[in-house]
This record gives sequence, structure tokens and C-alpha cells, in this order.
Amino acid sequence: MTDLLVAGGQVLRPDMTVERADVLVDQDSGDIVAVDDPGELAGEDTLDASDGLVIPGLVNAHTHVAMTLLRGYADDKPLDAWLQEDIWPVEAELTAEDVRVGAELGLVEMIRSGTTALSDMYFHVDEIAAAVEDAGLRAVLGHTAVTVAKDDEGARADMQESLDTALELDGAADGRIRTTFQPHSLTTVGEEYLREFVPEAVEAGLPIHLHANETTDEVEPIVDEHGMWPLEYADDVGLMGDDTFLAHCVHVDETEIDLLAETGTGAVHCPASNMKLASGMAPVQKMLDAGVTVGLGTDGAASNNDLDMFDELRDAAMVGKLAADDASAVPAGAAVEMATANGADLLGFDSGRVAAGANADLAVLDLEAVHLTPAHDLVSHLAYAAGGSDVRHTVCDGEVLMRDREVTVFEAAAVRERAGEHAAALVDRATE
Ligand SMILES: CSC[C@H]1O[C@@H](n2cnc3c(O)ncnc32)[C@H](O)[C@@H]1O
Ligand SMILES: [Zn+2]
Repeated sequence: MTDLLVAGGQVLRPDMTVERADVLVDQDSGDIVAVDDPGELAGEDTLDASDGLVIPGLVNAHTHVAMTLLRGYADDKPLDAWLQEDIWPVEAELTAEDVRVGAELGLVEMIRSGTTALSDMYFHVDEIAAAVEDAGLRAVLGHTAVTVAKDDEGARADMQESLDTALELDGAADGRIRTTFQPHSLTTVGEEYLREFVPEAVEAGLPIHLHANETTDEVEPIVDEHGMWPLEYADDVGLMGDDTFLAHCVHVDETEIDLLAETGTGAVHCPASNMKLASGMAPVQKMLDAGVTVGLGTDGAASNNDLDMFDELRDAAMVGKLAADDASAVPAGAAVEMATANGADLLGFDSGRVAAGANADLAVLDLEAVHLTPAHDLVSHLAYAAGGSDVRHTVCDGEVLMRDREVTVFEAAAVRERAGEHAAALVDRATE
């Protein structure tokens, strides 16, 4: 067994307590072997966690990682105008190589800020999968299908591509890549295509990931057209279930929250994107109270505008209180659970917990920082005070992806330079 000892630090345990402990990782299996008192364990290689906090790697449960190329390209608009006037026209010019380069940039950003797993929705998925394989991260990927503005042949081909991609790519990168079937949303995929393809996906055992109930503009047409609330409609076409997770869930009423809970459907809260696009405030505490599994996501870098999950933790805790008009809503520990164990559960990974037997997906934070002093409550610091730049080491599947703030899996400066060139050329093509 090749093993790695993460030694000398404090460890965040699954029950949100913090203790002084060392963590032993089996690098062959990629699992945590033991969490024990300081000095009790030995390993061939050591990661120094002194003056640090070992946490589960963060789980970004909804993103579009290649959209880093569009960071800052279009700001200060609501969702529909942003997508239709700016994002979709420029995305039409994206090449497979652009997507690869944008994905690499996003994955470097994630490694640097302690994220070890992501759930992505996009296209040119082979390129994203290759980047994830090289990065050493864990990911749930898929091809996102949109049928509006397409003829029947084009619409069916896109839905079929989503199914085929999910079936073919599942288990890639030694099992670090899993897949989902991905209708883009309840308004951008026509009912006839949902009724035809969703049962096929369910029959094939594929998990499902889509955008839902993000804006009021999206809710109203569904009520008008189908005479049901959006999630009742989603249930009617077979989308709701314990293998489905819905990004956003901002405008969900009590009946829909109950439906999420009854069917075991998950929700991914994207607070920064919801604030930036002025989509609204998700009723996160109500969903948690009802027993819904709620994860956290950044959404893409064009609506956030970064992929730092520590920002998301803080935003979730803050806006959760505002939405509930209650300062005790979405406390620090609940936000941290959303970004770790809940996210991992939604994605179907045995991660998100520092515990023997779990995947060795970890981040080590430097606690020796002015903004993390004093240390009354480290869970509070995770939610309210820490940032991605506090991460010292990142480990996924037992492999060290960043050691002492040095990313080991990519040449970060070269990735950054290539991304800048591709982004500039892309915008030139889109605007000429
Ligand atoms: C067809 S690939 C995925 C598609 O989703 C777009 N997208 C990015 N952010 C959002 C959002 O908040 N709601 C809906 N759709 C979004 C992205 O630009 C891609 O076109
Ligand atoms: Zn999205």
C-alpha cells in the first residue's frame, strides 16, 4: 500500500466537530484508512497540516466549468437577456479546443480553492472529461440538451446525444467520472421530448440534472401552458426522483418543496448566480426543514464570477437568513454540510466526509491568517471568514493535486495564458 499521512492539524469531522487528529490515506484505493489521535499513524509520504484544518474537499454541485472563458464578458443583466443577447451568441462560436482550455482554467481555479468534485452541464463533453481526467478531480458530467429553436430532427438528436454521452462516459477516469442525463430546463426542452426521453434515461438508470424554477419568468409560462406548478409538471413527465437534482429551485412554493422531499429529488442552491442575475432568494431553510437534500453550486463563472466555493458558503449562509427573515436560518454548519456531504450525496460520491472508508478527497486550510484570528469556532470561519486562497493542499482520490499552494497536475501559468488567448479570439469571432 502506498500511503499518505496528513499530519499535525485539526480535522473537521462529519458531525461538524473539530479535533486534533491525523488522517491516513491509502493512495492505491484512494480511500481514507483512518483518522486517529496525533502521532498514532504513519505513512510513506506526509502532507503537513500543522496550523491547519483538514476538511472534506468541497463539492461544486452545479457549474459550467468551461464558462471561465466568459468571465466578465456580460454582466448586470437578468437571466433571459444575459443568455439570449450575450451568452448563447458567443457560445455558438466555442470550439472543442476552447471548451478544453476553459475547463482546464476552471479546474485549476477549483483545485486552488479546495474543490475536489463538480457536477457540470455543457457540451463538447469529451474535452471536459479529458481535462477532468488530467486534473485528477472527481466529476459528474453530461451533454446538456436544448430543443427550443431547433427542428424536430435537431431536437431529437440533441436529446439522444445527452443520453448517449451519459451512457458512454460513465465510469471514465478510473471511476472518477460519473454522468447525468441533462435536459437544460423545463422551458428550453419541449414537453414531447421530455415525455419521450426521460423514461429512457430512467430505464437506463441514469441520474438526471437540470435547471428548474430559477426565475419567475420561467415559472409563469409553465403554469400558463401546463396548468401546473413547474415541479408538478416535472413530476408529470417523470423527472422527479431520488436520482434527480435540480439547479436553483429559487421560486418553489410549499407544495413543490413537499414534492421535492416526498420524491427524494435534490436541489442545488447557487446563491451568487441568483443574486447577480437578480433571480431571487431560494427558500433554503424551508427546503432543509422539509428534509430536501440541498447542495451548493457556483453556476458558471459568467454569472458568479468565480468558482470559489468558500464565497458560495458565505453567500448561502447570508442570503439564507435574508430569505427566511431570520438570523438563525442556514447556520454555518448547515452551509458547510451543503458544500460537502450533501453535495457528495447528490453527485453519488462517497466523499464529503473526513472519515475512515470515505474517498480521500480533502483540503487543508492555513489557519495562520489575520482574517482567521482568533479561532473561537472553525466551522464559523469556514462559512463566514475563510476564502479559497486560504487553501494550502488539495487531495482527490488520494492524489495530491496541490501541495503548499503549488498545483501539481497542471502548469497553472501556461493554462492561464492559453485561456486568455482563447477567450480573446473567441470574443473576436463572436463580435466581428
Ligand atoms: C447547453 S449547455 C448549458 C447551458 O446553460 C447555460 N447557463 C449558464 N448559466 C445558466 C443559468 O443560470 N440558467 C440557465 N442556463 C444557464 C450555459 O450558458 C449553457 O448554454
Ligand atoms: Zn447553470
